Amino acid sequence: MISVEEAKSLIQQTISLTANHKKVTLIDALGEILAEDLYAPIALPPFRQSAMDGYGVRFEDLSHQGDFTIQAIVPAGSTEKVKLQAGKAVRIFTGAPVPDEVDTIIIQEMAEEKDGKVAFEDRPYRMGQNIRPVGEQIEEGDFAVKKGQRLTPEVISFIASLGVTELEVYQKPSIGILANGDELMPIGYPLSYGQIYESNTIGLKHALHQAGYTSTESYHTLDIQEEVIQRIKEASEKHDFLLLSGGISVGDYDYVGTSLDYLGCEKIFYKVKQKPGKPLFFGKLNDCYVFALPGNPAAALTCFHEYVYPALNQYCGLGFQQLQTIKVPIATEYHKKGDRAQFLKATLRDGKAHLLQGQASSMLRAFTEASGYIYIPKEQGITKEGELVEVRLLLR
Ligand SMILES: Nc1nc2c(c(=O)[nH]1)N[C@H]1C(S)=C(S)[C@@H](COP(=O)(O)OP(=O)(O)OC[C@H]3O[C@@H](n4cnc5c(N)ncnc54)[C@H](O)[C@@H]3O)O[C@H]1N2
Ligand code: MOO
Repeated sequence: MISVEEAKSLIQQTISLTANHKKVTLIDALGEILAEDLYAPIALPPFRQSAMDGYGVRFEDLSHQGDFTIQAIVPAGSTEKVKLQAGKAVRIFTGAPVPDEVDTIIIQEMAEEKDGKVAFEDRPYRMGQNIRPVGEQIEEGDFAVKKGQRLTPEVISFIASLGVTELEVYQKPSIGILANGDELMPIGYPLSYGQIYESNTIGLKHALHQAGYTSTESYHTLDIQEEVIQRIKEASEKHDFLLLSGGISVGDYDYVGTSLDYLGCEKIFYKVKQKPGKPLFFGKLNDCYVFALPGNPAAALTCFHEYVYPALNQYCGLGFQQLQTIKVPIATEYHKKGDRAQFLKATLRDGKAHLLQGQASSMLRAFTEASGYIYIPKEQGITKEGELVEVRLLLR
């Protein structure tokens, strides 16, 4: 059995960056990942721009001048080139192009305008004040956004301000989710004795969607070897990633491991020293990356967050990016049993991580209150109250 760290390192070594790119317009770019370095086609701002509503003058005129005649009005959007005469002022507004001769803008709160003239309060003014120089934010041709950047609303807005209309992004993977088990009943049907509702495919699908991976398809197989083999084969041919749930342990009806073997799936690892999620499998079946997640629902989701999420991120150019991890004090002492690392659902309150009731891998209820999960390394037996622990924050 390998450690959590070894498992992650093996995933990192195995997953290659996708070679598939596509073009998207900015309207469709949310959550995509940039597949090229972007350079600024224009400077920002593209012209000298007023930062305030006020009056533009020559700085040198301020020392010897009383009133300034207002020569012109320059609103934002004005395309006319004004040439300011010596000793005069322009009325100017935020975002407007600043005439070349204007080197100082005085805000209107410090000015008094009357009969086409303006006088300024007697104060020290600074040459260049309230003027945004050309290229203050970025010069034309400069590096703007790096390859591998996730396109958030803010980043897209910045790119739009550069006038770029289309972007080259990585094609997100297609992901199959296959639940195994005779006991699993789809929601919407009554349960017979011995049956439970199938909840892993819906949880995994939404976890994928929330992370920005929306090309998913879910399947179910019964515990019949031939059927498991057939479904895995079909799904692995159709998808870039395959998430299997259940049937990966050692029971007589756990057919996932033997089916993967039969199909010639390259095993990268099987079994990790962790709780929950011990029987986690990772491998490669032809061009498809395969994660076999334990069927226990909390184990399946925890393994998703800890391993599958960063693996998908790496495939799409983000690097092996895990859930955001913070270090906070644990609210109560915790004694870990055994030699497996542990993931413990916890809620954050008053700057501390509080363990939740119901940590068994079969139980999901604690997730209704969880901000994330604490990671206790395998060597750490006792965690004292107030000791700093790593908490991975669930996406919200
Ligand atoms: N003799 C041993 N037994 C078990 C071991 C072991 O080492 N030796 N490991 C245990 C651990 S740890 C885990 S985790 C589970 C994992 O087993 P499987 O991955 O084979 O999963 P199943 O047996 O199919 O299911 C486990 C549990 O989860 C329920 N389940 C399964 N799929 C779903 C689903 N899609 N939606 C909701 N619930 C699901 C299933 O009914 C079982 O209760 O093995 C232990 N056993
Ligand atoms: O590895 Mo299992 O998830 O502890 O029940």
